[in-house]
Amino acid sequence: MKLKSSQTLGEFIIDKQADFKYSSGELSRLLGAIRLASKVVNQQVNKAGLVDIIGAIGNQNIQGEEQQKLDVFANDMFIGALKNREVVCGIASEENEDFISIKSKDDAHNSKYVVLIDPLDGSSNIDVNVNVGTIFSIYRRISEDGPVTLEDFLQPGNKQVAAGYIVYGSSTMLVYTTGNGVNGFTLDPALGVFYLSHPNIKIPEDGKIYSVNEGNYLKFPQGIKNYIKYCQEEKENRPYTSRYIGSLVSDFHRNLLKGGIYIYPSYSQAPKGKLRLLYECNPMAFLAEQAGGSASDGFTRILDLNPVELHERTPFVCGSKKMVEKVEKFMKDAQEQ
Ligand SMILES: O=P(O)(O)OC[C@H]1O[C@](O)(COP(=O)(O)O)[C@@H](O)[C@@H]1O
Ligand SMILES: [Mg+2]
Ligand SMILES: [Mg+2]
Repeated sequence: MKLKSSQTLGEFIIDKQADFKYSSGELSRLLGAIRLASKVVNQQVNKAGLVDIIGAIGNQNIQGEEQQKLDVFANDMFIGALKNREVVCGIASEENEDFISIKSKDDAHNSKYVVLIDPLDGSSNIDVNVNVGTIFSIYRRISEDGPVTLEDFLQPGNKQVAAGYIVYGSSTMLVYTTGNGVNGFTLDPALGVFYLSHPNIKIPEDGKIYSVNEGNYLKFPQGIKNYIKYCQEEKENRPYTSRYIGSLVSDFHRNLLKGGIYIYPSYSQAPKGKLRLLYECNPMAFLAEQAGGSASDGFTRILDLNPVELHERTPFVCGSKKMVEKVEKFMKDAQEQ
């Protein structure tokens, strides 16, 4: 069987380095560290039932969620790979309350990048063999030098240098952007090499798939309820198809390739919704926009939101441009009523 493309992720990263005039290769090495850690995590995910990596570890993370063993394993792998390669001066993770400041071997803090990461996305699906993922977001630090500060992490999403995710599914894919379009790479498990399989991904402008946890329907804002009813109407090219995997990475990935919308709204018990702005919504919003789609909190562009806390949450509406616009219209109309 002939490979679709023989360009590897490593080669692609180096080729794309030329896009950045003053590139020092640091971002390429950073992406290389993420590539390496994703392969190690992929191996554990693939044999999750065989090794002692299933189930809770017995702690709660800063979100008050039961930490899964694979959450902690993935967290250690990504932080370890980034730290050992001295390609970042700071890391913030869903699994760590505070950000980590990283010194290089000569005790300096001279790396210019900070990384925010959701090491294992879709934790509720780990034990039941459903796709899970990893999400990452990269910024250039804004403080001059010395140890990183909180402000280096609390930058609006429109300042991201790069973002991406890995989906550990029937095949394992790494999808990322550096602000010049979105490209997808599939892992050849036999060789342990990512190959370019989805060049220059464009999300369809409109779609017929909606992803939302309808179990919370009664608690949703009126605008979202009205939109869900709109999706279910027998009219024009509706009803749409409801698909909800329960792993943001997987629901987003399907919609990216086929067209569709993912919604995690606010609801009565969670006025800011569930998803975290810095390491879930900002990176997905950057990818969506780079692929021709869009993302908002129902009113404001996600990438223009100004974060004030490391683990803050936001309502999230993301996917095909026309579908996001429709939701925003329903939200606005409901607010004016
Ligand atoms: O079970 P719910 O409330 O629908 O939430 C599912 C959502 O929560 C998440 O699992 C949150 O991410 P984590 O697993 O990284 O905490 C998303 O991946 C997913 O879309
Ligand atoms: Mg997550
Ligand atoms: Mg997670």
